Amino acid sequence: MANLLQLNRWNHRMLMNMYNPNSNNMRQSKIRSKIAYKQTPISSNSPVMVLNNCNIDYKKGVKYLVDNSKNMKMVPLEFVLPIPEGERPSMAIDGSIPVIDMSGLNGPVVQQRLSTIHAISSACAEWGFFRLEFPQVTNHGIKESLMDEMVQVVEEFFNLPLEEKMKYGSDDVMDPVRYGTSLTTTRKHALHWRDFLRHYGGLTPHTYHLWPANPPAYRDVAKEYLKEVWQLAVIIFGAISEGLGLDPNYIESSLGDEGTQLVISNYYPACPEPNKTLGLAPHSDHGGLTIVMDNGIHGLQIKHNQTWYSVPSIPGTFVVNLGDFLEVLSNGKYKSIEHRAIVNTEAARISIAVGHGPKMDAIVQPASPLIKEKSESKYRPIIYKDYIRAQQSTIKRGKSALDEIMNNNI
Ligand SMILES: O=C(O)CCC(=O)C(=O)O
Ligand SMILES: [Fe+2]
Repeated sequence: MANLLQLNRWNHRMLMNMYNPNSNNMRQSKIRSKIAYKQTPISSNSPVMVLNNCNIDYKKGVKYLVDNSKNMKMVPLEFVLPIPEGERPSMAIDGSIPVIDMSGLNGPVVQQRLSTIHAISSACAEWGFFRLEFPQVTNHGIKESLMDEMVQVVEEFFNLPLEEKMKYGSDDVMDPVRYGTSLTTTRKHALHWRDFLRHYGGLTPHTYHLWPANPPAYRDVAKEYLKEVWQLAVIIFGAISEGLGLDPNYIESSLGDEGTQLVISNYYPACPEPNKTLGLAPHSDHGGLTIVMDNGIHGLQIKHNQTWYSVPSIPGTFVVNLGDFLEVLSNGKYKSIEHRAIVNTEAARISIAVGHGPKMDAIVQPASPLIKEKSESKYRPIIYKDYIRAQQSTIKRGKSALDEIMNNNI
């Protein structure tokens, strides 16, 4: 019963915030400190790859490359990735992916709520991924018009002149605001067909003043969108906590006073040879939950039982990825999902992925109520920011960073 009340309180909070434009998420209201961050510029001695047929510095991004190479018929060699024959993007299947009807969590019927929690728990254990369905569109509290506006300002950002975007260019994964291309680890690797903008949301010490100043509506729209997405994440964290047999606010509290919210907007231009490259290599996300939407062009693929599945793009809806933090917290009961982004010949795809994880100096380890003895823990404890650095700098992909902190791999 206590659990029920708690969840209803969250729902209430979400609804209050939804209808009151002046209200602030409780967490956000705690955040007052304005920390001045120093932006790390892209190092001038970082490798500059000049693409054979276009003579373009790849650091300028794939969009710039495509916009300045009319009638490109082939993918430049630097972007050709060693994709195993059986894993070519076009070979992914359209299978049935778990769908969660969120109205079950909001409703007054206890049985319906419990069966929704059970459905979320099964999806987390078997897939680490689910689509959210909202029979009455407003159920998730995020208006479709706000989702559209967010896609719009992100698109306008990527359409800005290069000099404007490069003001946010950075190679340091810890910089609070970063524009970049490919994977932009400092290691040399084949390039990916993707430009990105990523920055913290409103929960970490406030970085709002560092977000892109252009397009002019960007900051306001992103702030509103990220606030709403955080509230949705809290509801899902609550259901997941309950599904694990934990207190409903266990995961939310384990994020620390100021959990980390990170928004990654990806721009994947149309590509002449989509079977030869990828927008994003196979990876799992480092945080707890990533809530993703796109501009109606599909391109997300997930790996389940060694098979790649195409995720349909349905306007006005979200998909949810479980990240490594939750796999570790659940001591392996739930799985983070390996996923990748493919590209297509027809249209540019924009995806907006919002990750929710613990504060940077949190220790990532299994939830103590889930293990009776230390030896039952399947993962070595690690500081969240060290894990992010390790994951982002590895040239191995898939879930290799997570494998490295599994106890049996020491
Ligand atoms: O483009 C997508 O749908 C996925 C993006 C993604 O996986 C990420 O940004 O981590
Ligand atoms: Fe991802």
